[in-house]
Amino acid sequence: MGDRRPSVVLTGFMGTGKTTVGRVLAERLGYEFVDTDAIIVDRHGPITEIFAEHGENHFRTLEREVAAELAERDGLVVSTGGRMLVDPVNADVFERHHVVVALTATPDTIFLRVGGDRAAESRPMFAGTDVRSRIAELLAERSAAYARFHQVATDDRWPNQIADEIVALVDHVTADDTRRPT
Ligand SMILES: Nc1ncnc2c1ncn2[C@@H]1O[C@H](COP(=O)(O)OP(=O)(O)O)[C@@H](O)[C@H]1O
Ligand SMILES: O=C(O)C1=C[C@@H](OP(=O)(O)O)[C@@H](O)[C@H](O)C1
Ligand SMILES: [Mg+2]
Repeated sequence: MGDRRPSVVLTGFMGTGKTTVGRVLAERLGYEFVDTDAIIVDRHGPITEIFAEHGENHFRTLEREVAAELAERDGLVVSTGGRMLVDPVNADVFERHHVVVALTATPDTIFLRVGGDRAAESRPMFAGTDVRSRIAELLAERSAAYARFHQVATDDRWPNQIADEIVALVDHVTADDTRRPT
């Protein structure tokens, strides 16, 4: 990858810690931190309102716009929303020039980290559902999509330990790339 500083893009299910770990990782690497949900909220208002007023598909369109825009830039740590890279268009756009890492966690950890049963009121993907069943259902739908990326487990580990593992992984992956003939 020469003198480029490919961005590091974090994906994974809600509650795997993308936003939390992304901040620590950006600090470690000296990269700018961006969170795709925060960008969408800045531009278009709260995610719950986007879902309520315009529907999920509209939110997914906004995600595609942000993915295309951020993929043009290097030297970022990009924490994505949990479904952004399940969309193969977004996955391709980032994988072309950047390193994508999927954070993983067990359903029990995810349940606790999304706020337990209260997620049915606070998060649009859980609105009015049984949160544990919905986590199982969405994981079943999405796991194959996350599996295409490098995986880092987050259960029972602090964000700084997870960030350290990602730094080592990124070093390894980018070193491999510079050895590859162009
Ligand atoms: N490694 C971790 N250990 C303990 N709690 C964590 C960890 N990573 C994230 N959390 C907590 O879980 C919740 C969801 O984290 P967040 O970073 O918003 O996840 P995501 O962006 O993947 O949805 C937050 O309350 C956060 O403090
Ligand atoms: O997985 C999803 O469908 C979503 C995950 C959220 O981001 P986090 O994964 O950062 O919580 C946010 O983009 C939106 O509520 C939808
Ligand atoms: Mg997040």
